[in-house]
Amino acid sequence: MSKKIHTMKWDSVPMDGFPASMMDKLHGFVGLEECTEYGLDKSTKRSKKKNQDNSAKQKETKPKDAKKRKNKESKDPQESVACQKKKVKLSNGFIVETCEKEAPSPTNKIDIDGKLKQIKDFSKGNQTKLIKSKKEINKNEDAVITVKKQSLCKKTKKRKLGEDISEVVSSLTPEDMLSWAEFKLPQEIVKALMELGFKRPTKIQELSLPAAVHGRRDILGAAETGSGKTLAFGLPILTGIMKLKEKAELKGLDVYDIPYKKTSAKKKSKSEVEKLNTTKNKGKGRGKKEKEVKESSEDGYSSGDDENNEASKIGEVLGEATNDDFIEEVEIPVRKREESVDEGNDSDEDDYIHLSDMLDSDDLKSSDEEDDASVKDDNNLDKGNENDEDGDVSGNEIEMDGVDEVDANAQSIGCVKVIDDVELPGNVLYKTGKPLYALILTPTRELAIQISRHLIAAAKYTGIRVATIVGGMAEVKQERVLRSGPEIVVATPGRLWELLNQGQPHLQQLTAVKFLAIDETDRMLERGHFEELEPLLERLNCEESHRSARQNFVFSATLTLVHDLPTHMKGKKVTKRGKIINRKVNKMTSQQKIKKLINMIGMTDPKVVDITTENLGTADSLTESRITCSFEQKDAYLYYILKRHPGRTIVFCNSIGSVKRLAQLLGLLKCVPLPLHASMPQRQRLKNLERFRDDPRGVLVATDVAARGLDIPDVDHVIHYQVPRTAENYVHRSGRTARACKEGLTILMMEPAEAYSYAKICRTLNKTSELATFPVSSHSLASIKELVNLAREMDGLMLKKRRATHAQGWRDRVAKEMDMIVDDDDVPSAHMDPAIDKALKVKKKRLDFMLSRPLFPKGFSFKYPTLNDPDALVMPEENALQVMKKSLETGELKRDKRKGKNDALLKLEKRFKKL
Ligand SMILES: Nc1ncnc2c1ncn2[C@@H]1O[C@H](COP(=O)(O)OP(=O)(O)OP(=O)(O)O)[C@@H](O)[C@H]1O
Repeated sequence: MSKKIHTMKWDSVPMDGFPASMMDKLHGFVGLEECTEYGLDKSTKRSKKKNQDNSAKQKETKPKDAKKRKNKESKDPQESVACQKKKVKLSNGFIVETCEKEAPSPTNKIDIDGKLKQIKDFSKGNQTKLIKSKKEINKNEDAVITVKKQSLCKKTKKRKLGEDISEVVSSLTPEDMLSWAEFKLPQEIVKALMELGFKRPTKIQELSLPAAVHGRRDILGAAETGSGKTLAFGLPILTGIMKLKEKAELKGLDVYDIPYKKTSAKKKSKSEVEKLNTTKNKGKGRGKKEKEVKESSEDGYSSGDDENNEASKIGEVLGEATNDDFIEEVEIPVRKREESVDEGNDSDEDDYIHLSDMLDSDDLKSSDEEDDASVKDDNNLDKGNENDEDGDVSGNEIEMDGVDEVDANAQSIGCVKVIDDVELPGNVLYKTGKPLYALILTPTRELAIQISRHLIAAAKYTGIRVATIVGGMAEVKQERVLRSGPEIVVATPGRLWELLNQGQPHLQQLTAVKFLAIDETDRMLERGHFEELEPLLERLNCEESHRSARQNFVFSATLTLVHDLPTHMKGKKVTKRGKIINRKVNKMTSQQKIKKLINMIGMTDPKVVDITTENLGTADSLTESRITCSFEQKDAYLYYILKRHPGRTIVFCNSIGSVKRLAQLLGLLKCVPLPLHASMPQRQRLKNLERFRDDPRGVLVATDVAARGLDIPDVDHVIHYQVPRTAENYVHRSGRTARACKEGLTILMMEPAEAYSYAKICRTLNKTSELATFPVSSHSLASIKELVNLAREMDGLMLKKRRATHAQGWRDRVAKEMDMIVDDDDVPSAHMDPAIDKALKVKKKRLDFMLSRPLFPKGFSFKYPTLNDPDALVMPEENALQVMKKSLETGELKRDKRKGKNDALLKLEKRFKKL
């Protein structure tokens, strides 16, 4: 800056919502000022000569410029007033106010960095006071956030899955971000959070971050669906990587040798304390000290500054290095990085492909062929439980793509040579000079892509790169991304295992990752679902020093959910010899389940953050209901809900076969369904998800492949077309709506044969009463049934035709191969039956006619069968959630009325008895 700072113009920044009473309490903090005049900087960048040449010109234009600037300055306040006018819903459900202004002004940009730094510096010195003030501010704050859209958002750019998170840029100011100050996150991350409009951490983030960031402890987190668990592990990982990088840079150390996790030292000191205690067994003071350490370890803060004081006290006693910064204090063999390695890697930087590039259509196109090869046999489709990782890649495609991609130099990273198809011993660490810091494992491809995008948005200013390694997409591109050495890999187990075993160099550093996160852990570790996970964990844990230095994160909404024992394991058992024995198998407790997970993953001293309420994983803002009907009527009820209560709806089925049938049927009924299941090509899967996200009345018909983790904004309804097989599935399916404090409705459709599964789910989820019945107009159902039956008949005929065509094709192929001539009269063929085509034509005509008529004539009044409410007036379309809420309210009123009547009767009876 050419101009001296004190000669510049500084204006004070109003601290809205900052209580004046707090000002004097915050030691040394007077207020914030912003520099409002720094426009002359531009000229300093130009060369002196140019300046001289242009000086005359500048003199001429100066008054004009100054006038312009003045105008701009005078305009700004007006603009900022206009900014707060339009209300908009954020992708995460928050209601915000938009600003018409398109791009953030340079003033804003400069201010943001400066103010964030001020807040960071300020927070360092006044940590405890700031926390206090933050809490006060939070109390007074309005929930409405002012947001402005970036010019980018206004362009009609085609968004990809998970991009919603970064599409709206908020106009939160650094002062709004005080809630984050106590976590001491790097300012680059806070800046990204500010842009995302995340004013304060969610509850799970608030409880996990201290222990994870400051305590550097393993975290085992259970919180309701849609509560922000991704960033609860994402933020500590990003912060940890930044700290490690900084430290390695500062000390010229090899990152592999820098321990990050604190528990190893703490554990050591703890065990030492225990040893001392047991040998002396008298020192009461020591016992107290141990208690202090234990208590402090509960809270991450104490693991930060306060705890370190405690820890250092014990360290002094034990003569051990435990201090403020663990990284600095622990003595490790210093190994300087080899220059050649760095040089060799620099060129890879250009090669780096961002995730968004990875999902280009050509990438997905090539993956289609892979998927086609991996499509399961129709006979297997009804199995329902889908492991997404099967049959990902066709060998041909890799070879073909490889011709373009592979060249001798590109195949190597620095001094490390790529070795293909070699099973490498798990405990050998191949250092590439570009360390792999973190691995995040997810059960589905879509979830991996979504998590990557969340992390990329949060890591926007950190320079940390994220790669997604999933099946169903071109392997070659993923290898190229890995060659550039991304710090974080988000993967599904199948493709990761494949690339690891092919000797992919970057992945050979897997054993030494500093951070491991397993999202939807309970699902991932279910026996028989992800066979690659067990060897992967073995590989990750094979070296004790690496295992204990790794920080682990395990998260799920149903982490602590436990099931009843199956009936065959309960009660008494009669042996072959006729002896009756009492079984001693007990139901697993939540604690036991957690312990099992800890052992399987190799965690040490994790902090368990379980904030699942009595709803056991489902959000408080979720309204649950059910419809009981016969198997035959389910389609009619579903169609009724979709037509009468339109909105973004996910219909979950238990099998791929059901999804296909339903998609076909709803297609005939002009509902434009979007199917999603594991045997679809990956490209189609992502496309359908994106189309669903973009259509406020979209209908996604999916298997449980879409049940976990998917964060699609504004899903209004979740319909369980079939009762889910487990309580976990019920929780996760239902969790696709009512996310991030938004409201949502779930309807469970149950036929009599499913009553047992329903009862089991209610029992596992500790439901004290049955789900309330969703009100349906029986009158309107009659015409709908006729319509749906017609569509079903058509569907049956079409299936017959398809099968016949398929059989015909097969017969012709075999005949051709065998050089045979087959007489058509010999084999009866359905597709040749003209009656089918004729019947189809007639039915289609009738269906089209019926569909052209209004289903629910306006103004028609009816009585809800369950409510018996004569005032219920039907509108052609109604909000299902409101209808259900009304039903619940009136239902309760009636119950209260009945109860009131009974009470009055009882009182009367008592009085009569007294008389
Ligand atoms: N601090 C925050 N403030 C506001 N919104 C947030 C915050 N953190 C996360 N979100 C938003 O909340 C939504 C849900 O987050 P996320 O997908 O992490 O939930 P989850 O708990 O992992 O859900 P599930 O259990 O279904 O996987 C996302 O849209 C995310 O952008």
